Amino acid sequence: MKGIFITFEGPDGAGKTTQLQKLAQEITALGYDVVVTREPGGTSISDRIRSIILSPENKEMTDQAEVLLYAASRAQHVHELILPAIEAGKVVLCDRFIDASVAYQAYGLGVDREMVTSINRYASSGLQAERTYLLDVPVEVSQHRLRQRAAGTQTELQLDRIEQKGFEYHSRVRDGFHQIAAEEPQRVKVIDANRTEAEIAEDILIDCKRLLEVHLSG
Ligand SMILES: Nc1ncnc2c1ncn2[C@@H]1O[C@H](COP(=O)(O)OP(=O)(O)O)[C@@H](O)[C@H]1O
Ligand SMILES: Cc1cn([C@H]2C[C@H](O)[C@@H](COP(=O)(O)OP(=O)(O)O)O2)c(=O)[nH]c1=O
Repeated sequence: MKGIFITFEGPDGAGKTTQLQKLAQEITALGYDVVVTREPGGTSISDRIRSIILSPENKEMTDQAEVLLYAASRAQHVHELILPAIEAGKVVLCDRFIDASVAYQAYGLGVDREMVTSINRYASSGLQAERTYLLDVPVEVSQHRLRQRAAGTQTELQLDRIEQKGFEYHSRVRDGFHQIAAEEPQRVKVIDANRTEAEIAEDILIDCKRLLEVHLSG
């Protein structure tokens, strides 16, 4: 039996990492073989590209370079880690994937959406998630959570290059995610993430258990 690929999307600070970890624990306890990974990152090469993309020092990065670096990081991640894990029957939970490039680079930056999609189709050899949990929160809430996460560390310095962009940019990103969800309602489940961690986790677990049962029986 082949594995399955599930992604988490949403604005920075929506609670993706928190929910992904919770789901991983729950379904591991149910006996599934789970791999947790993230983008940009997941492999040594991809992590090195991540640090170039997110470094607050790289303010001169062009939009073209940004699109291609995310795609390059993804190409390595898909072929080195994700596809072999799916082939080995694992449940792969990934923090962000191509939807993030569409939302952030196409809707956020204004890069042509078809261009972003076709570059990423090549990078991923057409891989798509079977289920995507879109954690949806108003921009004010996600930005507040980000500030809270940074507090007590090195304050603002802890925000990466993308997180430091303004309110308007993050509003366009949120609109982009809504557009993707409207186009693909079967794959993308919009989760109201402006609730307690436990409430959000319960919704995701119910859906994911059903998905895994159908997948195993099919
Ligand atoms: N449902 C929630 N309600 C309030 N705070 C939350 C919730 N989920 C996560 N957080 C907090 O918000 C911050 C961002 O969460 P995180 O999971 O890192 O988000 P993301 O991975 O989407 O950037 C963290 O400090 C986390 O503890
Ligand atoms: C995968 C991906 C991420 N990003 C951005 C979203 C985030 O601001 C940043 C890093 O992602 P991530 O580490 O998931 O940030 P967070 O956990 O704070 O949500 O990269 C893109 O702009 N395009 C992409 O294709």
